Amino acid sequence: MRQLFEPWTRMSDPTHASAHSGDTPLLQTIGLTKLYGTFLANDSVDIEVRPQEIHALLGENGAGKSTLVKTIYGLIQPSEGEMRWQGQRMVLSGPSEARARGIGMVFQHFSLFDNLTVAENVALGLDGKESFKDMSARLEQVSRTYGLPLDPRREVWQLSVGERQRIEIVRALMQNPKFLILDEPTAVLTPQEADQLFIVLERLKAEGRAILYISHKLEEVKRLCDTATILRGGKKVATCNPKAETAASLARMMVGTEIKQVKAAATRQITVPRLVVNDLCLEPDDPHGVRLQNISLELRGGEILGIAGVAGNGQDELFSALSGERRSNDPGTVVIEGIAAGHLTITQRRKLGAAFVPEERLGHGTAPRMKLSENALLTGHAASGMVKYGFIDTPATLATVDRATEAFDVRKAKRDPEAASLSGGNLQKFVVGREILRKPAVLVVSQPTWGVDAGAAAVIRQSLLDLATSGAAVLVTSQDLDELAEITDRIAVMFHGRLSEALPTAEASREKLGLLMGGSGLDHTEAAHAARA
Ligand SMILES: Nc1ncnc2c1ncn2[C@@H]1O[C@H](COP(=O)(O)OP(=O)(O)OP(=O)(O)O)[C@@H](O)[C@H]1O
Repeated sequence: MRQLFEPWTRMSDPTHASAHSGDTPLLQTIGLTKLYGTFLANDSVDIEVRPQEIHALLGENGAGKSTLVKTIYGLIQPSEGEMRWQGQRMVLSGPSEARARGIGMVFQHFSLFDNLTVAENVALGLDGKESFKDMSARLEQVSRTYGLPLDPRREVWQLSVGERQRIEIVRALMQNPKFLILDEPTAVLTPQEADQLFIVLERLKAEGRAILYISHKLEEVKRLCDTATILRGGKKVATCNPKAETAASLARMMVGTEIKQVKAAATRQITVPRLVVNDLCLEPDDPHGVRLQNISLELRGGEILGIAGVAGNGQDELFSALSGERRSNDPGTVVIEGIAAGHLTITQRRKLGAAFVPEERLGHGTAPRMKLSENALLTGHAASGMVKYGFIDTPATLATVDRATEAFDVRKAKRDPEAASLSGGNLQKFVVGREILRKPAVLVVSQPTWGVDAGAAAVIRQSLLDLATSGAAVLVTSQDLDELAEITDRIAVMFHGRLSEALPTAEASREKLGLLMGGSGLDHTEAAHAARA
């Protein structure tokens, strides 16, 4: 029988070490340059990655990190310069050639088909040389071996972001890569999920593989990575040992200046209830979804309420119920600005003064192939005067793009590009900026700084604080407990479709929140039920 999975342990086997012995990097780029039109996304970048190394690639949004790794993965062709693999010149005509050499990649934006199962998605990314049955067995085996549990039979659209990422990682591991690129893998993971991932990465390193790791979380880079290469404006500005740096010194190298501290206003006036949820119960619209059970909350003007929780505990369902993507038969379950809105559409809720920023910026937050101005129109037409007498006011849509660009420092190659051409963090700044500039009375935002660099995250967090100071009610769902601690007044935890009492943030320690995230706030019957589920 074919071996299910062959770890790349041979690296430590002296009989196989010759190709990598001495000081030859596994992968090297020399003067790698990428031009988009006249825009220099990578400017003569030299980087060396060795076996058994976790190498961080750092830089602010738009610095050129994704461009560099896409070139290494064969997705784009360099304009100049060369790549070497195990000391030999490497030219890649596409990702399949990269994979054949042992280069794997886990993308920041998932490339999964929602209506296919986990196993079907994995099968699509492999070379198809084994039967579906063998592949499914190997999938279960690899996910078990690395502690990344997956049910191969579940359809992807039912899965949380954390679970989707697990598929991408397992799919990459099933190709037994020597060199694995991870683009912001912990951006939407809980601390526990991130810890689990670090164990996996340490193990891959011990097996002799090299990892190129893009992250904006500098503390985790210090903890995990052996080397860091820092890009700024497409150029390499430094290679260093991140363990010998501080998060602040790494950030300074990335940005070139000090990062501003986020500051809450000394006094914030807490006013009327602007968003009230009354005993909201909602059956899932798929058999594996999470049932929302008796959710109640009251959020007043001037307040920021955080919702913490492990992905897949009903946060998406709650977002859908609040935004109107899922409507309730009982109008009183969601009250916006004093008006029963549970039965209203998303557009009608926007007209009441609500704004929504979903977790997935590409596809949900924006239509990838539409220009930014068209995307501004999609959410802004309800309440921002972009449509006059039935006609689109194009200058008004462009003005919205310009205002978001300026206020949120959105970096892009031209005035009104397609959403998909923006780097991840810049697109997030645009999506959040677009909604905040509408001056909503209520903002419901999911994972506001997913994939956003330290400088831009500070801008976004500050803008949420300022929005609350100006009187709005802000509901933030985030898996980043540090983020919630920094900006919220109260924090509640979602677990199995229920929402805990909100704790004042000052009293919500990581330990307390961690326990609630694991379900310990439930009564005995519920906890037993949860444990069985
Ligand atoms: N297809 C494209 N056409 C034009 N410009 C592009 C294209 N892809 C990327 N760019 C530009 O190249 C620059 C570098 O983008 P890249 O995605 O590599 O940045 P990044 O460092 O990965 O950013 P982030 O941290 O936000 O993901 C950005 O300014 C981006 O707008």
